[in-house]
Amino acid sequence: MTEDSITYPIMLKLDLTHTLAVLFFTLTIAICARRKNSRRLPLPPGPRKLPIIGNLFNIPSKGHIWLEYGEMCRKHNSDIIHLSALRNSIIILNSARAVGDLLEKRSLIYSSRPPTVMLGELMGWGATFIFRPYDDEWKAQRRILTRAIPPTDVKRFHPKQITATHDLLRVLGQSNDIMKDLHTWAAVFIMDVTYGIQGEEAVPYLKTAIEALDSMAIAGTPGAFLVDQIPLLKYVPEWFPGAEFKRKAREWNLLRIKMTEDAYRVTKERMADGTATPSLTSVALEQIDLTKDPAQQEEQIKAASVTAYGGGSDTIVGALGAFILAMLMNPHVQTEAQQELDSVLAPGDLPTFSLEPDLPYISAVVREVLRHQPVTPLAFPHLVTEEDVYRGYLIPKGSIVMPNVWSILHNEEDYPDPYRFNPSRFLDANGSIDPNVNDPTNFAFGFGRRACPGKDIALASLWIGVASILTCYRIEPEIDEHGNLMDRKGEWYPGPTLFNHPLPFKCRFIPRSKDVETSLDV
Ligand code: HEM
Repeated sequence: MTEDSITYPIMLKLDLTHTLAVLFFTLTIAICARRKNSRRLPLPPGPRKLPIIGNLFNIPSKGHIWLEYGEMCRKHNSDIIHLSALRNSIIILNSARAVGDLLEKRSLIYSSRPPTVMLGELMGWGATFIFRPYDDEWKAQRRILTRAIPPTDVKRFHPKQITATHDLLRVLGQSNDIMKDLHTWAAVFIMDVTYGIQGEEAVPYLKTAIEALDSMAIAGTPGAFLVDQIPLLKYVPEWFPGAEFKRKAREWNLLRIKMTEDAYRVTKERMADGTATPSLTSVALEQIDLTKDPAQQEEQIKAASVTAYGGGSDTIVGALGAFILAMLMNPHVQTEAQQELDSVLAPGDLPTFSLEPDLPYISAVVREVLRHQPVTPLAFPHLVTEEDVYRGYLIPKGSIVMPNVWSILHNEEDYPDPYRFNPSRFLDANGSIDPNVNDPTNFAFGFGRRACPGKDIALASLWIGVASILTCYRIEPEIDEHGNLMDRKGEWYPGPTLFNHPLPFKCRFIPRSKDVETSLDV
């Protein structure tokens, strides 16, 4: 045996140890350097931060907050800005590019939701998947919904949508409260899909749902309640001066419980006595896996159902309300749409989904409604679960990320003269939908893994609603007590809110022909 042959293995061992040590050392340095580096990277621009409270006083908490965020971005000449408020880091994305790069392409880490004390904890909505973090429970609940309402099979719901829309047409002619009638239309349809509760039977559930969803929209608006910035405030007793939010939270939680339990209980009872019609709830209950915890699965079904109901009623109402107001304000658009309908439909006929390819102007009206007054101008806040770097800026882990859909849909480059209601912007020279114009439905329904699972069903409801109302009625100003036509005007819910919808307004629905009245049997 030579010396070499004895020492070689030891050398090898030493070498290996040495190599590993160097590797470990290098890696540690690299990680530290990256951390140090990323710490040295600048945050995106934004208003100047004060010590401790950061931008607490810059965060808009009143009015149409999407306009203020848009203005901040313009002021800082950036489509991505950063604000901080006590423990929160907030990123506003003000362009389609920034939203696409982060919420779509990096959706693995941009798909959670910020925890909210007021809405999630004190009001109890945190268990429903719309507000849940990106976790297994979110996946389980979302799966329940997408199994019952598969985006690939929306045609299944067309007959229900037609029935609900014809019911709406029958009441619009005598309407005293348009927004209430629209709520009934949306609720009747969504109650049927979600719980199998049909027609007039759905109406008693409506009042609770409207109040619960209004409270959700108010409490869900970032910045609306200080307890979201200072969570310790949640321990303040209700009687304490200034603790009004605690009383509100208690009342709003009761509304949530009522909305969640009442319709669910009815569906279960009907399943037990064999009278249930198929619905999201009944189908999911039938599919319960008895080898796993059935009580937990029931809670998931309840949460998924109330989320579908909640997500799908106010939003469609807001959009159809915006459409009616737009028609009141833009009579020439109504005329153009009605000319198209009259050229395709025989007298007395009502639109069907099969006519969609022949009615591009109607489809353009739907797009313009969703663009001109988007229902969810800030979509819903996302939360980034890992530290990230974008265009040289540090995006801190745990930042709340808000896409400014309003700004995206009102940018002059994609939509010249953006404040004008102009469906023709979506048509090419032949009057067909122009594929080169950015489709607002790619933005109006949110982004990445959290994108709205009800998008297709919502678009179908809106399309048939718009086509049917314009076939039957001319929308004209109301007449005042002196017999004069009132101004063509409407106002929008002033906020603070995440939802953009018109305040109740007056108008008349004037039947366009006797034939249609006969078809509807009114
Ligand atoms: C005009 C109608 C609608 C609009 C504008 C709308 C818009 C949105 C938006 C912006 C989001 C948030 C997406 C994100 O976080 O990026 C969302 C989420 C959601 N929407 Fe809709 N939506 C509509 C109709 C519906 C309908 C009809 C349903 C139910 C059938 C529904 C159910 C949901 C649910 C369950 C979520 C939560 C998704 C999640 O967090 O994973 N929505 N919607």
